[in-house]
Formats: sequence, structure tokens, C-alpha cells
Amino acid sequence: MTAGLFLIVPIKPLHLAKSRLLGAADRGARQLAAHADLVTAVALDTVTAARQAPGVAGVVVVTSDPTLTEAFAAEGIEVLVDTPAAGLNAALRHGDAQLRQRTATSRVGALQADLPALRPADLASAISAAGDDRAFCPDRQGTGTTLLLAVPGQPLAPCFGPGSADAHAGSGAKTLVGGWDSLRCDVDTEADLAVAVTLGLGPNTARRIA
Ligand SMILES: Nc1nc2c(ncn2[C@@H]2O[C@H](COP(=O)(O)OP(=O)(O)OP(=O)(O)O)[C@@H](O)[C@H]2O)c(=O)[nH]1
Ligand SMILES: C=C(OP(=O)(O)O)C(=O)O
Repeated sequence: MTAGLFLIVPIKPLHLAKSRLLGAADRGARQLAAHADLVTAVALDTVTAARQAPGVAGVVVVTSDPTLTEAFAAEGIEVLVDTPAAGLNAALRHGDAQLRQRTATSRVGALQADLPALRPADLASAISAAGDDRAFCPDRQGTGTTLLLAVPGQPLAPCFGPGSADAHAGSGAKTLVGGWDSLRCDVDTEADLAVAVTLGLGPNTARRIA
């Protein structure tokens, strides 16, 4: 019996994050501030939906960004401080080590921060399909990864980055296949954002895109 699933959500410092979405919220003089607001909103919607998913015991953000830290703390979401720009897999390993120190029997997973249309039921269904196996959910294009689940009590061993779907499959993770379009729709570009709009954006993101 495990102590529950804890999801780690890593987020880059706001001035570096989601560079391909720059201009999606505002192309005028407020562009940089609007971009930071959009990245924060997308991450908040992602985490809020994840916390509502049955089967998720907790969600922890890993970031070194003070604005993000404040925004998540205001929502009662725990933030672990990582080394600035040490990289995505390093941030995940850091979160993984901290969480497993607390409860050796807990299960750890990684969830991408850019899923603004995420529905709790899609996440819950993917987690249920994983059973206790190491498993991952590919993104909409099939090349990246939106969710990685460790075996309960085992290290996360993340292989995120270009081609991470193949890398995670190669690391022995089961590919989660289902109709979970909201879990697969990460937004790296404005075209991705347009797809997320058709699925239904979370409230914070919707306010920034109108
Ligand atoms: N905490 C933390 N998160 C990171 C780091 N590098 C990347 N991430 C997060 O990991 C996810 C995927 O990162 P990337 O694909 O490198 O970058 P991106 O923010 O999606 O955007 P682009 O600039 O468009 O490539 C995003 O949620 C990032 O914020 C890091 O060094 N620390
Ligand atoms: C890093 C990844 O995501 P993206 O670059 O799509 O944000 C990944 O899928 O491993």
C-alpha cells in the first residue's frame, strides 16, 4: 500500500519560460508582463486541475522564480526551490528526492506545467490505467511527454527533453494510451494554444487569451 501519488510540476523562471508563446497574450508594450501573466495562468490552471484529480494526493511546484512562488503560495500550493536554470530533469530529480525523503512508500510523478485545458477526469483515468507500473503519457504530437509516473517507492528517473516519449519508453515506462486529449495538449506554440481553446481553457488562462 502506498502513501499516495505526489506530482511534481517544474517551471522555469518566468523570463525564460515558454519563449515560443511570446506575444500570444499581447504584442504591444506590455508584451513581457502579459507573457509572464500567461505562463503563470497556464501553470495555475494545470496545477488546480491536477489537485482535483482522484488518485492525486498532492502537487508540488519546483521553481526558482519568486513571482511564481508567491502566486502558488497564495493558492496554498507547495513550492520547492530549485537551482536557477539547472534544467528540467535536474529540477525533477530535486523534487523527487525531497518527496521520497518524506515518505519512502509514496509514489512520485512529473506533470508538465503547460496543460491549460487539463481535465481532472483525464488525469485520473491515465493514472488508473498505469496501475503500479512505470508509465508515461505522450503529448499530442506523440514525441514529448506530459506525464511520467514512477513505480511506487522508486526514483522518478526522468528523461524529459526532445524525443522524451521514445526516451521514456526506452527506460521501461509503459505508454499510456487513451482518449485523454486534455492531458496530451501541452502548449508550446500559438497553434497548440488554439487546440487547447477548442478543448476548453482553465479560467486563469481564458482570462489572458480573451
Ligand atoms: N524548475 C525548472 N523547470 C524547468 C527548467 N527547464 C525547463 N523547465 C520546465 O519544464 C517544462 C518544459 O521545458 P522546456 O521545453 O525546456 O521549455 P518551455 O518553457 O516549454 O519553453 P520554450 O522556451 O518555448 O522551449 C516547462 O514547464 C518549463 O518551465 C528548469 O531549469 N527548472
Ligand atoms: C521537455 C518536453 O516538453 P516540451 O519541450 O514540449 O515543453 C518533453 O516533452 O520532454
